[in-house]
Amino acid sequence: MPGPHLERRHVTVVGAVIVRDGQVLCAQRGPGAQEGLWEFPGGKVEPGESPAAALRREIREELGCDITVGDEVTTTTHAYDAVTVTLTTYWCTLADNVEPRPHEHAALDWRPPHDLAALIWAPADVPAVHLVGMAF
Ligand SMILES: Nc1nc2c([nH]c(=O)n2[C@H]2C[C@H](O)[C@@H](COP(=O)(O)OP(=O)(O)OP(=O)(O)O)O2)c(=O)[nH]1
Repeated sequence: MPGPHLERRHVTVVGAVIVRDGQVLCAQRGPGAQEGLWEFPGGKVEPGESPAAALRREIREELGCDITVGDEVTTTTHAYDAVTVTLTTYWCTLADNVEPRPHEHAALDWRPPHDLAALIWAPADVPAVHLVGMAF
């Protein structure tokens, strides 16, 4: 039986597909793991937390704004070298007129859905990117 150090860590992550005026908010990771890759802002779900509550908390921390969380886009699992990520993305809207700011990301970019695929995304996000690109 492999020791615990050989078992990949598994994390449950939520990502926000924030839509405004027909554009989708894309976020570029800052220094650290997967630096420079694009993702849907969000993060890990904490024990006892609902996915929607986790997403609202992460977006407040990362972008300084409040969102309304809607239906799921998709759930995908991707095995990275050190960790396996199960990512669930949700359709979201901004809850008020507060403009999202990159507190933790290197950059933010609003793009029409068909332009998302021109960016280089974290591997776990690629199925969601294609679904979003076809959705509207
Ligand atoms: N937030 C987010 N993370 C993603 C996406 N795709 C993807 O593979 N990941 C990975 C990167 C990380 O390994 C993990 C999420 O980590 P994170 O650093 O964003 O979350 P966190 O703020 O809760 O993390 P931490 O500060 O506690 O380390 O999931 C995505 O679209 N959004």
